[in-house]
Amino acid sequence: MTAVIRTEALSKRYRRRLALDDCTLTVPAGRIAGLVGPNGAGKSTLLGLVCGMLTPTGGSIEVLGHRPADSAAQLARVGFVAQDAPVYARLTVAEHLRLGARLNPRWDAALAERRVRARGLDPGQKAGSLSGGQRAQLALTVAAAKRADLLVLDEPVAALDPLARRAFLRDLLEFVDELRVSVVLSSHLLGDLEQVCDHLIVLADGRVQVAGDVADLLAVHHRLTDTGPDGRRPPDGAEVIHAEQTRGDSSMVVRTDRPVPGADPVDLEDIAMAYLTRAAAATLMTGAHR
Ligand SMILES: Nc1ncnc2c1ncn2[C@@H]1O[C@H](COP(=O)(O)OP(=O)(O)OP(=O)(O)O)[C@@H](O)[C@H]1O
Repeated sequence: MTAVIRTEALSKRYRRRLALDDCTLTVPAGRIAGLVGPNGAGKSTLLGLVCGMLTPTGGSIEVLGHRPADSAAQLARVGFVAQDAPVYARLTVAEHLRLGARLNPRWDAALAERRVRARGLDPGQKAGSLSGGQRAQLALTVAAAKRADLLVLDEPVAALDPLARRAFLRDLLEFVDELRVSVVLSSHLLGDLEQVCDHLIVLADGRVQVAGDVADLLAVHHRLTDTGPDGRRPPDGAEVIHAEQTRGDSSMVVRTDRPVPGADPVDLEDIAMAYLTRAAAATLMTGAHR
């Protein structure tokens, strides 16, 4: 399997704070990978390590088969859109494209101009006066026109309203298909990720809670209902990820490779929430501080 990202026991410490801890991951090529986790989980830190803007304090990381930011060629293969889609406020849309062309050896001018037209961006408008959605579109256009092999997007839709978010994600799907680029995308919005991702990484407290292709994760997670004191028990060998009781109803999300007759299917949001809740409970119990 070709991997775009491979980490082994990766960790990152900022002085006394361990932001990423013993993180082992493989993201296969050709995926749109969703990275989810609560505030402070280590998402931006992981993405910073992928782009080579940060260096690990332990373990190893390979991106597209090389150390991140190892060479100019390696830098050209990774496109990054940081949180809040930063742009140069005083430069116009057209000037962003000219700058992109100067800085990127694989710049695709035709693609950039086509996207600007299709998204209704005015080439003469200063980026500082664009709306949040237009800024996100401009940042994505610059990243796409780099013709990178891997796009790293750190919460690209956080500032957008629901309509703009939907348009942005649809657009992302379209051009990922056209350019055959791999994507890692962080977000707090699980419903949004569900629409576009075919790979999921759940991070909490600096640790990977679960990761894998969405189809594989959906196949091995199940919801059992009526699991109260006299109700159903989890099948032998199944791992209980999270159990809950609401107004007399009880249910649990379990993980097992075996079929579970009578279980309800789960969606991506159920899986992510089950692992995030379990991680939050474990932190509360141990009072863990990194
Ligand atoms: N430059 C830094 N110096 C010290 N600590 C840092 C630094 N950057 C991040 N941290 C800490 O590392 C941890 C992980 O931060 P990170 O920004 O990676 O999380 P995140 O999952 O991206 O959070 P959010 O969803 O809030 O953006 C946090 O506890 C944060 O306070």
